[in-house]
Amino acid sequence: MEYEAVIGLEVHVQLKTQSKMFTRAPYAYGHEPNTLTDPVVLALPGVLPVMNAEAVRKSVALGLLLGCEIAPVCKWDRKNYFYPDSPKNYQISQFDQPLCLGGGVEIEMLGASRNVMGDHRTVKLTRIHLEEDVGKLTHFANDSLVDYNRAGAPLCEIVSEPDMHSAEEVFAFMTAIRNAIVGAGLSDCDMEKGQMRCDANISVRPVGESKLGTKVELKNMNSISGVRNAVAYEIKRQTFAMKTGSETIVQETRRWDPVQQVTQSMRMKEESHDYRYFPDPDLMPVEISPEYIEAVKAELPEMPFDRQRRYMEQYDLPYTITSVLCPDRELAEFFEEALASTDGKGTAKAVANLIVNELLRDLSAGEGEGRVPLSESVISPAHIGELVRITEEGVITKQIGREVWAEMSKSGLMPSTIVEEKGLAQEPGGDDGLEAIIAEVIADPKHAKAIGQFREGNAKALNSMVGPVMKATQGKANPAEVQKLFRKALE
Ligand SMILES: Nc1ncnc2c1ncn2[C@@H]1O[C@H](COP(=O)(O)OP(=O)(O)OP(=O)(O)O)[C@@H](O)[C@H]1O
Ligand SMILES: [Mg+2]
Ligand SMILES: [Mg+2]
Repeated sequence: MEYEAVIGLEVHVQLKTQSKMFTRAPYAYGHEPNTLTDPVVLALPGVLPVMNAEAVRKSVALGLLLGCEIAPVCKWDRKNYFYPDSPKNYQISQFDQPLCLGGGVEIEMLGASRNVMGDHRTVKLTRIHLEEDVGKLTHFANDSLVDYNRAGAPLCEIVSEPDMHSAEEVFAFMTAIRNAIVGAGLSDCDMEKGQMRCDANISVRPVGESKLGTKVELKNMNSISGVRNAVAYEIKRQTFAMKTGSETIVQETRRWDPVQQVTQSMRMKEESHDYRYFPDPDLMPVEISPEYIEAVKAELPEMPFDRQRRYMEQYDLPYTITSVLCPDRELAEFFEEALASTDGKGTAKAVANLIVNELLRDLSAGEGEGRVPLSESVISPAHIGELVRITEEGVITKQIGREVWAEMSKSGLMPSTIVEEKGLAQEPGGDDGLEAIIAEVIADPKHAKAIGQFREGNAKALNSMVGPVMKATQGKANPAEVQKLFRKALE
């Protein structure tokens, strides 16, 4: 019998706000443990929560980005449980009236090769609700440490329908929402910092069966590829168990062990009624007006795949280049700024090529810690725009362009300044000096064979003679001009 996997994800995303969800305590990463707390976070007696309006606005933005319906009224519920990560023994969340309903995430699967766009489809969402994050526990052999710095941080939970069927789809889904959320400035989605976390629910069933199988929930993946690997492993484990009857799949929570690359049982899954949800009596329901929704909508950025389709159409850029530029809004805007600064004299292709091939290579030259973020790049959009402009205007050749690039990455000087200071501007065509150099190259017996071939009608034979001219002029000659002068001299 053939089996298929069914996967639904719960993705938690911390929203980038100044303060926490229900109090003024700051929300930030990387501080001394337990320094970002206050009586509300610590649930001291007598405190009351006050809702963070910016967190609601960012959640509405997230819902609109992902095509959700925004509920006109949503409310806050207490999710009760006893665990040291929450000092008040409940988490404020949303149970039966979440902020956002439905929606979907456009994903792209791998194409047949690197330069071919893959298939696109939309993965359905169930809901997005807003809640508060809990503290972080670090376990040791005999004891555990607790840090409440992230407790109370605004946290969106994006719940998908059981609408994915492979580890690759899960990878594409995570990538797509991260790109959209980072691009909209709603979160930095750094999984290593816990800003984006994912629980993957997986079941397997015979192909053709419409009823869902018993689901296993996976936790503890701290990168998008970690999620993909964990899901791939779990699909294999469950499929093998179903096919061979080696074990019975039970509803449970399993932990991904990134070192051994296996999932391990953590605990049996509690049913939702164990949480004894009830409306939080300290918080009012939230009403969201159509005007508010329109105002948030007006500020939404273009979605990455929409931008990519536009770049391919408007700028005629190849898929490979757009698939580097478009997922990263900062990079895409860098490109648009550079293109604008060519004053209409540069092509999008030339600008995009410099960014994708030269700039990104330079920035990532120092692996890991040595990587330079785009925001700290010495080379600005204006540098690239000007370099493209003076190259296309014929002030310098492409070869000199490379020299200018190396120089401006070091000094940060503008290309035209470098060209002027170093006297790199191209010799005007038909220059006597150039003709003399060409005559010399022709006279060199080394080139007798190439000249013979050229005279027999092989135009390409000239190519081997262009190099020495470029060398003699230190790259300042225009190769097309050199070819022309050779032809004139030989014909
Ligand atoms: N049989 C199944 N196989 C695969 N995925 C499933 C199955 N049943 C439900 N899911 C998925 O599991 C997820 C359930 O998430 P939800 O937040 O609704 O409940 P929960 O996991 O019980 O709650 P909690 O937030 O406490 O973890 C959804 O993404 C849903 O699509
Ligand atoms: Mg959930
Ligand atoms: Mg869950």
